[in-house]
This record gives sequence, C-alpha cells and structure tokens, in this order.
Amino acid sequence: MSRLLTDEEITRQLADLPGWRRDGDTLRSSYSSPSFAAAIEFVRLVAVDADQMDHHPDIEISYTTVRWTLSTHSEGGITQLDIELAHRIGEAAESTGSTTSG
Ligand SMILES: C[C@H](O)[C@H](O)[C@H]1CNC2=NC(N)=NC(=O)C2=N1
Repeated sequence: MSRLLTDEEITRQLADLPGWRRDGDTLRSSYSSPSFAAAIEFVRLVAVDADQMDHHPDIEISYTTVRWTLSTHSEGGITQLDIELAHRIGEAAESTGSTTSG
C-alpha cells in the first residue's frame, strides 16, 4: 500500500522533521524527556498512534532518552508511513516536554 520513497522524496520531507536523519533504510531520532515517567508517557502516546496506523517503531528507552528507528519492514525501507509516524512522534514529544537530542 505504501511504496518505497525516492532519495529526493526522503530528503525533501526530512527538512520538515527537525531532529530526524536518514540512516540507510531507516529514519532515526533521539529525544530527551524531562523525567523517566515523561519518557514512558511519550512512548505510550506513540504506541496509540502506531496501533491506529498499524505501523510500528523500534524503540530504545534509556532513562530519559528515547531513541526511535522507523522503517517499513514489508517494503524493506522508508515509505510515507515512516514520515507520517515521525510527525506523530514529534507531536507526542511536544505533549510530553520531550526535545530532540541529536
Ligand atoms: C500484519 C501487520 O499489518 C503488519 O505486520 C504490519 C504491522 N506493523 C508494521 N510496522 C512496520 N514498521 N513495518 C511493517 O511492515 C509493519 N507491518
């Protein structure tokens, strides 16, 4: 349903996604949350979106740092679903006081 994006499509859309970078066939970001509880709430909000989208991130939680890796496994790379999920992660970050941390 969602095809692989071209290099140009990825680069152009990353311009609207502060804190996100391409790493091969994935999109990655790292966020810092104000507390461990806030980090867990950040992840919980994204979990609701991910189930609604039926599109799921890889997540690494290390105390107040949350690292996200997005790719569309069924296509073997980056699709519009990954871009959409990255935007939703940005919204959940704002709701929980989480900021990009490289
Ligand atoms: C059956 C179900 O729709 C698939 O397994 C979905 C679930 N979530 C998914 N998430 C991601 N990131 N990639 C997928 O290919 C994918 N497939």
